[in-house]
Amino acid sequence: MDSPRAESLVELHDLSFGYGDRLILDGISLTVPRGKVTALMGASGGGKTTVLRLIGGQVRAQQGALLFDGQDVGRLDQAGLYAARRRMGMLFQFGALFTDLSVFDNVAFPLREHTDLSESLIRDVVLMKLNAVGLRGARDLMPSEVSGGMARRVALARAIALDPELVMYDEPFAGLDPISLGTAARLIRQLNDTMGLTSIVVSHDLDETFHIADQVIVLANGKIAAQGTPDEVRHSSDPLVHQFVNALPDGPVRFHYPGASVAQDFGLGRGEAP
Ligand SMILES: Nc1ncnc2c1ncn2[C@@H]1O[C@H](COP(=O)(O)OP(=O)(O)OP(=O)(O)O)[C@@H](O)[C@H]1O
Repeated sequence: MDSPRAESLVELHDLSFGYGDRLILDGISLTVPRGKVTALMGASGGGKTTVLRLIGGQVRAQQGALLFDGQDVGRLDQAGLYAARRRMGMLFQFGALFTDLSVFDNVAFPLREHTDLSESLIRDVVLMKLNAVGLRGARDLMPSEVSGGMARRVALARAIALDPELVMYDEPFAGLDPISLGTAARLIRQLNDTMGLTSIVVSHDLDETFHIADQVIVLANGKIAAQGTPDEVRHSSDPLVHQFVNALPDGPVRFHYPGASVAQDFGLGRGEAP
């Protein structure tokens, strides 16, 4: 049996974080198991991206601890943080490729920036990564010549260029057509398994995300509303989670912004002024 420390790559312990006075995460605890795909879901503004920024050390929690492979990211100095970030790959929504660099050079970029590998080794690594995302043949194209789905896969190849242990995806499916979306989702799962990665996927796309995740965490109102396998979360009796997984317009999260009642606003009912 592995020790508990070896089983999870990321751990949040009673972590609270706010922007100024505004509390975003309120004493949350969660674990991201090694080798698994964890989906981070919840309503917009619930703090999902903030969790990724805390893991990457871009922001620090005001309370609690965030451990990456046993190290408290919030307490790392600059050099420690830099070393930890080298072990993480991040893929943000629209992958932002460098438009003046070819597909090949986009993937080669982090290798040229952060390693002393020779150009011939860089070539091998780049072609391996492009092969993993099915785009070895597209190496000479410019970003303007590839589709949105292909661009996302190039960005993915770039995110894994340095062989990270953890890959964080922030809404990787946004704006993709259903076929590209399915391809991207399968790729995330496949790369996770073949490269021995640990993946965190922030996504609003319930079906695809539930399909590829081992663990689903739903954030709501600064807390964890649900944490479990996709099946467990799908069948949760918690009203908030139920509203979320069934995409219901009304429930604990109200459709109407709080305000005066309809009767008050339209002067209806007992003796109210028109
Ligand atoms: N730099 C910032 N300064 C102040 N408030 C911020 C900042 N970044 C995010 N917020 C606020 O923190 C809250 C959580 O944001 P976050 O981006 O983590 O949510 P999210 O769950 O990822 O949302 P979405 O699904 O819409 O991307 C939001 O209300 C947002 O407005």
